[in-house]
Amino acid sequence: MNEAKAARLAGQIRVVGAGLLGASIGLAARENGVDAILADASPSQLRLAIDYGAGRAEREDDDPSIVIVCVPPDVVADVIEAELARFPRAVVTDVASVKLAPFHELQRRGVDLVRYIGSHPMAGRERGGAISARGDLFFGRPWVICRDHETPRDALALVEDLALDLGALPIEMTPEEHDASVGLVSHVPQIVASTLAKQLVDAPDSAVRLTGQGLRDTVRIASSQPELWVQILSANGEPVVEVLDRLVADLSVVADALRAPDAPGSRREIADVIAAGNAGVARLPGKHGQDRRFAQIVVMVDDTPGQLGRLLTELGEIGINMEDLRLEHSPGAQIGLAEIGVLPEVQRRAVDELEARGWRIASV
Ligand SMILES: NC(=O)c1ccc[n+]([C@@H]2O[C@H](COP(=O)([O-])OP(=O)(O)OC[C@H]3O[C@@H](n4cnc5c(N)ncnc54)[C@H](O)[C@@H]3O)[C@@H](O)[C@H]2O)c1
Ligand SMILES: O=C(O)C(=O)C[C@]1(C(=O)O)C=C[C@@H](O)C=C1
Repeated sequence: MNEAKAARLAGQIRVVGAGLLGASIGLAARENGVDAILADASPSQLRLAIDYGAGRAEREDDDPSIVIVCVPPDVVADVIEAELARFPRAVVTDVASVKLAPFHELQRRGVDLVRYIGSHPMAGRERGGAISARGDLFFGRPWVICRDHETPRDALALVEDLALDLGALPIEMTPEEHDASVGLVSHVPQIVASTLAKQLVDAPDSAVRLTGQGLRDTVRIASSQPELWVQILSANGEPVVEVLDRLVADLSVVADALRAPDAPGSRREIADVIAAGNAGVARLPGKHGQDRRFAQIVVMVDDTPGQLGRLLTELGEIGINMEDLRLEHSPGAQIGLAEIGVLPEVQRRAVDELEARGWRIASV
């Protein structure tokens, strides 16, 4: 284990569901010196997560201050109910991607929910299981916390401390606000990526071979697990359908315009959609969006060992701080493109100095 950092949470935390989310929480908590207890319905998943260093198996005398339920949405209400009963002094939270359906189910069962606070870290990966877990998964990501007026202050503080200890940014929302928001920013993107990637299934090899970075950027999450997503989407149908209806209308506008591109107004309809997309993407926060604070330099990098390392070293030598880095490389290609984000005021000097050292600049 790494040397413990100063953490807000201390003592024991219990994580139920030791897959991607659960094992990632366990890894991050252990790096902070916290005693992470893992449980899973699958003994081999549990063993795997323990082998990866995400925590230890439960013991009779466990007394966690917080239980984090990281199981699939279909069973999240069952597990929350069981954990509230088993650990009467613990605060119970969950990380399910939908918040309203489990909450309503627990209310319907008459479960006392004073010690339950739903939450959802906006971080994940397209692959599940402890094998894909990472301790830095939550770093810099929003972590939604859904409390209500009955939530005790100290219970809320525990969930906030969990998010902060894992490097995330706690954001309070109602379950309704949460589900509507993630319908737009997470659930519809999954459907769009999957349906677009589906078009590739029967495409000729000659077309697929031409794939550049545009398609890859758009379809990464199409590799997500169908079993998980069918649960997420069917638990958030209404907000998702609202966005899908608007999307279908926009797609129809473009398709109609393209059927008659020379008709009056067609080109404008197409341009308006692309321009509205520019405005939408400009609203994305932080480095994960398109950050307009940085200027781009695209450097051509030979596909030979050590080239990228040399580029990064030389940037350091000429005193350029790299703010962002993206690599574009097609299998079999002799050359890759390193897209580097730098502060605009150093862009010109960086280009000149890199060219002087023999680097080929593809674009600025
Ligand atoms: N995958 C993501 O990107 C992501 C991101 C944020 C939140 N979430 C949410 O996190 C939760 C877990 O997703 P994941 O990606 O970690 O899935 P996962 O499949 O990697 O892990 C889920 C684990 O839960 C275990 N499990 C299933 N039923 C159980 C039960 N009744 N009791 C105990 N353990 C049980 C499984 O054996 C598995 O190990 C889901 O509710 C999901 O909506 C996922
Ligand atoms: O980045 C990914 O791979 C994700 O799947 C992350 C993502 C998202 O849409 O942002 C997916 C579902 C979760 O509920 C939360 C996060």
